[in-house]
Amino acid sequence: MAAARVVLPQPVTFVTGNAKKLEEVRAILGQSVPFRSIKLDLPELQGEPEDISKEKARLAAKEVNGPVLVEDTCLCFNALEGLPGLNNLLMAYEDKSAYALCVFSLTIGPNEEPITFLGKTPRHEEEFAYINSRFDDILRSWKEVKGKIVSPRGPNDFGWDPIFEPDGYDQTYAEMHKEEKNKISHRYKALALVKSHFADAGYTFQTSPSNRE
Ligand SMILES: O=P(O)(O)OP(=O)(O)OP(=O)(O)OC[C@H]1O[C@@H](n2cnc3c(O)ncnc32)[C@H](O)[C@@H]1O
Ligand SMILES: [Mg+2]
Repeated sequence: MAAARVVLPQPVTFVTGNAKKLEEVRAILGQSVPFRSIKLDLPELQGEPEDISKEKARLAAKEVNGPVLVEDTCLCFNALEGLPGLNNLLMAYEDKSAYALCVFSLTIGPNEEPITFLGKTPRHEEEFAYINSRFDDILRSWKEVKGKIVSPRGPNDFGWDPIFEPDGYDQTYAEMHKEEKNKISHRYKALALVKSHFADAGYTFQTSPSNRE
């Protein structure tokens, strides 16, 4: 459903301290969502991924005093019932399956409620009901990226890319060409939701957007 047109006072600020993540978000969003980026020292939050993401967006929007986008990513291990974990710990388990998931939250201003984009499909009816009962503004229609944990292969310049081999591929994320990772990744899937939200909402900007930091 298309929302009413909203004029944003400034381009969206993507808040991250991770240069590799920023590179991918730039490549995936292209010109579809005008944004700039900054690093902010925000407190480490605890809780459910959706709660953490929303709270991060609220805190960031207060600091920036404008629209912000934040992202959190996690590599979750099925052997640990979806908990993010250390690769070494996983070695004790036979089940090396894992999934990468990405949560974005967008808030259009410091006094606005964040909208969360969850690159994850609830696993059970109960989980679905739980998420629905707590959040009425979560956009979720994509699945997380399933895969398995392997011994490291490929360049070691971005987090757990060398140890994550997505299902259906014989390369780890690190071994893939960047463009290929960006076409299938958890980040790509979650950003597809962000992009379609932007297209539907038809946001316009008061000041001319700049893509620089
Ligand atoms: O400032 P923020 O945006 O929070 O950046 P961060 O580095 O803290 O990033 P996250 O909390 O989202 O990610 C947790 C860890 O997962 C790593 N990570 C995130 N996305 C990844 C990806 O696509 N491939 C490999 N590792 C990734 C990242 O380097 C961190 O070590
Ligand atoms: Mg972080």
